[in-house]
Amino acid sequence: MKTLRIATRKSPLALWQTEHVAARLRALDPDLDVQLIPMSTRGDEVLDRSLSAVGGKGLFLKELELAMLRGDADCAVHSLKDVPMDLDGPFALPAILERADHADAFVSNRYDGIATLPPGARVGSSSLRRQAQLRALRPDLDLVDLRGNVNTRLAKLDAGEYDAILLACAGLQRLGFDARIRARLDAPEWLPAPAQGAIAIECRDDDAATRTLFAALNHAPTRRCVEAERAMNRALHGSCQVPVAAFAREVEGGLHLAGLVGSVADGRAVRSEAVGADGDALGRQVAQQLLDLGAGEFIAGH
Ligand SMILES: NCc1[nH]cc(CCC(=O)O)c1CC(=O)O
Repeated sequence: MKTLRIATRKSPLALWQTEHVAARLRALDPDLDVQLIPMSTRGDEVLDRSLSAVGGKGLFLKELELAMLRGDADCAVHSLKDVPMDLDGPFALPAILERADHADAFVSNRYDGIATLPPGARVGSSSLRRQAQLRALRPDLDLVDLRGNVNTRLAKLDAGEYDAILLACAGLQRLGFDARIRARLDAPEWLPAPAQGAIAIECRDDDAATRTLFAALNHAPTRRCVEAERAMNRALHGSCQVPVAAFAREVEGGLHLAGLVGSVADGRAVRSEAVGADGDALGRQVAQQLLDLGAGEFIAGH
């Protein structure tokens, strides 16, 4: 019997996503022995500082990548939005699963949306992208950093620390918290993180057997869309430090991509969009349009 060892973070959402991938693999090949290797990453351990202050995205991957290099794991499962635009090392993404709900969620025990929050309401979010878009809509709100996994954040809301919090719909739905979504924050008014809602498999570049195994789980339309979003982010030198949002969908003639770069400091934001056949070129085009509209000022400020 062939064994496949999947490295995963230990948060409930990460474990759900990895179990989901394991179940899909077992359905493809009932003889495959799929094992989970739960690991802790620096992104999970450092909870007292904001992610952008600790050093950004690669934090959730490093320990899992080291396990693959040591030969202790064959692959890792990630939320693609937490994966850096350029992988740091000899790794590949052999599969990107069909995207779940891409939208953000407004979660509150008292209010039904951003518009009905009282002046000065306290809103928790760890993401500069969410903070910037909130700032643009409601300059009066008190935006507070909120770290921790999805369950922890909901518990902090319920303890009364916030009037509302913003999370990804996909994470809430996967963990069975659909009922907590008071409003979906969606395009074109509100844009998600590049690749939000998509799960990616990572493995060693030279591991042909694992790459072949996962080819069947790849969802080509999702990959095309998230490649456009990530190409835009890459062209903007995107990182946790700058609020960048992007959403692509398939349309007649290829893909439609909408992008946003914001400023948390003063609520300014620039938006742009385009349609194109090639995701990579489209991403670079929308990035250039954003820069032409002045996005560089927000990016250079960091
Ligand atoms: N940064 C944490 C993270 N990474 C992926 C998701 C949600 C699931 C997804 O985007 O597929 C979340 C939680 C959140 O933003 O609320």
